[in-house]
Formats: sequence, structure tokens, C-alpha cells
Amino acid sequence: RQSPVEIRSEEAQHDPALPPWFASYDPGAAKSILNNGRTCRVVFDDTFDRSVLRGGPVQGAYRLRQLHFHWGSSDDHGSEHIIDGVKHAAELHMVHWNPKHGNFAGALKQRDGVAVVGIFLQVGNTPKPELKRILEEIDTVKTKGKEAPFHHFDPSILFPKSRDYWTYEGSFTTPPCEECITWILLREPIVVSPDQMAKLRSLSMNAENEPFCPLVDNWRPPQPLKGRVLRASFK
Ligand SMILES: COc1cccc(N2C=Cc3cc(S(N)(=O)=O)sc3S2(=O)=O)c1
Ligand SMILES: [Zn+2]
Repeated sequence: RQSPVEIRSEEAQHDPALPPWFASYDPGAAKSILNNGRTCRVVFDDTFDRSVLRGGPVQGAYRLRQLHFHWGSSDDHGSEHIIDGVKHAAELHMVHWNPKHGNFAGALKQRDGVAVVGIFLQVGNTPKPELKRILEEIDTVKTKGKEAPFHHFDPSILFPKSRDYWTYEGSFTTPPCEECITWILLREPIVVSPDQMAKLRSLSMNAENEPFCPLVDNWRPPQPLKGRVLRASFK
């Protein structure tokens, strides 16, 4: 049950029983932004039900732990999931875990342990204003290991207008690739500007005192569906 996968919208099964999903995030839960050499990540306080995802394909309230991005070396690729053959320039993941499993490490071992909301970023000239702050903070974490405070941020401002989504059971797209993720992929992309994409591509894989190595193409290729059903919340 590996991720990402190619989404063929005509093969997705509309499931009228799929309820809408809701996120209620506390802006005060945002803690810091960091470059771990593989992506740019914003981490949130997940020590109690402070910022949670509910509804959709998940039961109960999953706690927001972190968000991060995947992007390419040019605008024509970079997303991990591919929609009807379309690769988007980037993909934003909001990672939530199920507190019924005690802690994040415990949730990793369960099929209903983690839920990731995936949002596609497509390049355009009218970028989503709410992306501005997060992509500007990138200047504070240029090299691997850099971390900076990042407060008063409610990531639900990044959601597109439509709540339509595809969902399937999959895995982390980076090692150790545990098969514990319910994926919720939003159908409507948000718009990112070419300059903002250049900002993401200005991040380094290397630490400050090491030779420059651009942090780009941190996406995993699509994995076989192996008979998994892809459901759509919309017709
Ligand atoms: C025990 O520490 C762990 C165990 C498992 C995963 C992780 N993480 C690192 C990679 C990773 C990849 C994610 S993706 N692209 O599928 O949304 S989410 C995620 S993570 O939770 O930050 C940390
Ligand atoms: Zn990811």
C-alpha cells in the first residue's frame, strides 16, 4: 500500500457516503519552520487536541503535527501524486495523527494512524496571497539544520475554495514508508507564483559550511495501486 500513486479521475469511485472533512486549527499551535535537508517543514504543538482534522474518510480527531512541501527543479513537475497524467509544480502535505494510538510513533504502526491532506500547487501569475508568509519565511532556513520560530499561523488559510477530495489508503512517501496513511487529496489546486517556486528551489540540501547542493526534486515516483480503490467525494 505504497504512496504516491497516479490518480485516474475516471477510475475513482464516487462514494456518496463520504462526509465532508473539517480542520479546526489553533494559530497558536504553530511553533517553527525548519529545513531538514529534504524538505521545508512547519511544525505544530501536537501535545493535545489543539489543531485537528475531522470527518472525511477518518473517524475521530487527528492532530496536526507538521506540514511540508515537495517540488521539482522546474515548473513542469514536482508533485508526488499525478492527476490524469498532470504533474503539478509542487505538493503541500499536512500531516495529522490519530491520538487513540497514544503518540506519533505508535500511530505509525496502525493503518488508521495518520491522515495527510495533500494540496497541489500550480504555477500562475495570481498566487494565493496566503502562501506569501510561509514562502517568505523560507529565507530564514536556507540550509540544512536551520530552524526558526514560526508563530501565529493557521494553515487552513492555504486550503482552496472547494473541499472536494480523493482518498485512498497509502504510506509515507519517504523512508521508512510506513503503510499507515489515509490520504485526502484536494481536487482544486492553489496557485503559486514563479518567484515563489524559485524561493522553494533556493533551499539547500547542504548545511551552511558545505558545498551548495540545491534542494529540488524531493518527490517519490508513483507506486502501483495493487487493486486499491480510489474514492472521490464528488461526482
Ligand atoms: C518517527 O519519525 C518519523 C516516522 C515516519 C515519518 C516521519 N516523517 C518524516 C517523513 C515524512 C514523510 C511524509 S509524507 N510525504 O508521506 O507526507 S510525513 C513525514 S514525517 O511524519 O514528518 C517521521
Ligand atoms: Zn510529503
